[in-house]
Amino acid sequence: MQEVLTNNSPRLHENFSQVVKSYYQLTKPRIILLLLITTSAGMWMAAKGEVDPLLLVSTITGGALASASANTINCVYDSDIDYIMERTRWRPIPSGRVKKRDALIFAIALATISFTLLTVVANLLAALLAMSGIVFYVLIYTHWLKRHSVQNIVIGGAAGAIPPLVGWAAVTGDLSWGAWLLFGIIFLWTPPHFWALAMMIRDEYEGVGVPMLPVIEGDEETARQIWIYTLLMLPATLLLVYPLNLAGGVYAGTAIFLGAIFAQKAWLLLQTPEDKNVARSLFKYSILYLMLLCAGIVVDSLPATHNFTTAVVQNVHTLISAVVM
Ligand code: HEM
Ligand SMILES: CC(C)=CCC/C(C)=C/CC/C(C)=C/COP(=O)(O)OP(=O)(O)O
Repeated sequence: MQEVLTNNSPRLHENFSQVVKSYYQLTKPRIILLLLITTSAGMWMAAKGEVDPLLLVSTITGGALASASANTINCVYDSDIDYIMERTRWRPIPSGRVKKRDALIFAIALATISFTLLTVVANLLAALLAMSGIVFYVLIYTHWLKRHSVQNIVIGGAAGAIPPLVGWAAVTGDLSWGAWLLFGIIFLWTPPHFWALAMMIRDEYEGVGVPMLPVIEGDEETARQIWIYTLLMLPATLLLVYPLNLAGGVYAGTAIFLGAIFAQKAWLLLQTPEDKNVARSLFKYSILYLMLLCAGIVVDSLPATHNFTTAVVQNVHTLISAVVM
């Protein structure tokens, strides 16, 4: 008996960690990380750099649980096409590691905990926004648009732009222009982010009949539309500085520098739309871009940054006055 237990326990442990790993994979954790970074940017900007740590941790946790729920339901709904596509065949449902029914129960549990946590620690608006993110992503994008419209990710992309609204609402209890501008920036960022990837794996989408833009309109038109969205997104990032006056010089410098690289990559893709390496480079950069832009928002919003830039401006002003006198 002793021997049986000793032999079985490592396997039991191994099985348990495999199950945990499978459920973790269902939530698409790497995407959640960036969604949380945008949530945090919304919180720091709304709180002008002074966020209550308990509220920050709870909102991030609630947001992560809501996004995990949305991604899990997407995995359940799309398991038929995920089974066919090379990129997604290994996912827990198509590979037979998790049953659809169990995944759905898991998703409902995640959404329930998220709603409760956000309502109790933040407020009802933040909780309702997080739930609307799940509903929008599942019903509007996954169910309605993904397989039926070439504009699927343009309209569906609104779901991915909701997290900063959750963050903002958690801090202030309402949504002001700043919150909607962050929403707009991510809304405009999504087409270049996703279409660059879709250009790389166009054949896979074509194989499963998903009407992504490169499948329907080809690489040249996709590169043209990526360029248009890039040209709309870059000035939008600066509206936070003027006229909204919600961000200062540190953010402005970051947005201009990062935006110039974004524009350069999108321009190169416009010149060479067939080159998958250029598309890959833009896709990867789009992720780094949004991370660093959000980092710029956070750093810019800190009171220490504000004091530092004010001191620099005052010293430069004094120096110029002394030279001119
Ligand atoms: C409708 C909107 C969007 C679509 C259709 C889309 C689609 C995709 C796809 C298909 C991938 C590849 C995932 C994989 O290989 O398994 C991806 C990667 C990624 N997406 Fe998006 N995305 C969207 C919006 C967003 C948003 C709003 C964010 C975060 C703010 C985001 C963050 C990421 C990240 C971080 C990755 C890289 C994940 C990794 O390293 O594997 N995406 N996206
Ligand atoms: C506030 C809140 C909870 C918002 C939800 C935001 C959310 C989960 C956005 C996800 C965006 C995304 C990665 C779409 C890809 O879906 P896909 O089906 O095209 O990707 P796939 O082909 O990799 O499955």
